[in-house]
Amino acid sequence: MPELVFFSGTMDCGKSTLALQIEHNRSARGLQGMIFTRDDRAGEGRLSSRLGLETDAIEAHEGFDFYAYLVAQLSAGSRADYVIADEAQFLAAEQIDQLARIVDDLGLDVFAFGITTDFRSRLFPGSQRLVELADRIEVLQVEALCWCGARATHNARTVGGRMVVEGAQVVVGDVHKPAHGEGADDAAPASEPDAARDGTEGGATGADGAAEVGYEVLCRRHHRRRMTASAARAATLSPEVLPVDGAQPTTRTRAVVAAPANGLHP
Ligand SMILES: Nc1ncnc2c1ncn2[C@@H]1O[C@H](COP(=O)(O)OP(=O)(O)O)[C@@H](O)[C@H]1O
Ligand SMILES: Cc1cn([C@H]2C[C@H](O)[C@@H](COP(=O)(O)O)O2)c(=O)[nH]c1=O
Repeated sequence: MPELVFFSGTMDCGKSTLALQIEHNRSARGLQGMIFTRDDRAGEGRLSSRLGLETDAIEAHEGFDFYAYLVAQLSAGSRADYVIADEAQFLAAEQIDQLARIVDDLGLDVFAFGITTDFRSRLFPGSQRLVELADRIEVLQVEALCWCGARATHNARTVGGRMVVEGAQVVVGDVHKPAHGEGADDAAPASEPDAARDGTEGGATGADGAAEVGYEVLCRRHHRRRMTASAARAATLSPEVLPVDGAQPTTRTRAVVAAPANGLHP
């Protein structure tokens, strides 16, 4: 039975790599896929993985009709044995309905890949519809990790190095690239930095002086506390701890202040 499968996870957990592997294995057996994406970091009409692999893809713009496109292609004599849709979180709900119709009416497997929630922990419309319609939801096996070592389940957005919780839902960008094992505040420039600048208080800036937008994957605990790797490091090192009867903070009081209220986990 053909299926609509939603491969979901955080940013940087290997979704695009898996999409490329599925494409590779099937095309190696003579099958023909139709590959779609939207707003990949590598540019229009590309599906790219951080492992360095890339392939051509059909850019599914706003208003693009997947079902009509497949029907037109098949009617014109093109072959399609399966469909891959990367960055599916960016698709509209009706486009996900079209993907489901491709499964039901054209009998093709559809493999959709996308992050489930945005930087505010809210479902993207495309992901919400996939959760509603998919025959199967697969969570990627390779765990993306929070800086604390726990499984990363949430995506944080940073502007100028600081985590923000307001701004446009869609801002194409990348996760931080820590240098030499240290969390770096600077991130790859995003394509619409103005849209997400709300809430910035300074920090890393790009060549044009604009605050740079980046992403970092976190566990829920640290997403809730807005504690990115650099914020955690700053809290641990900061001499600006709560004053205790005007006394200078000791190493011990610093450590206590850096710990969370429940004292269990940094
Ligand atoms: N230099 C590297 N060596 C090994 N694995 C890497 C390297 N760089 C990235 N990866 C792997 O690639 C994954 C990101 O793959 P990608 O398909 O781009 O993710 P996604 O599409 O989910 O954002 C990382 O979680 C990591 O497992
Ligand atoms: C959390 C979040 C992410 N995005 C963007 C950033 C990237 O361009 C993609 C995710 O790509 P990946 O291959 O899964 O790393 O989504 C966004 O626009 N808004 C967000 O809230």
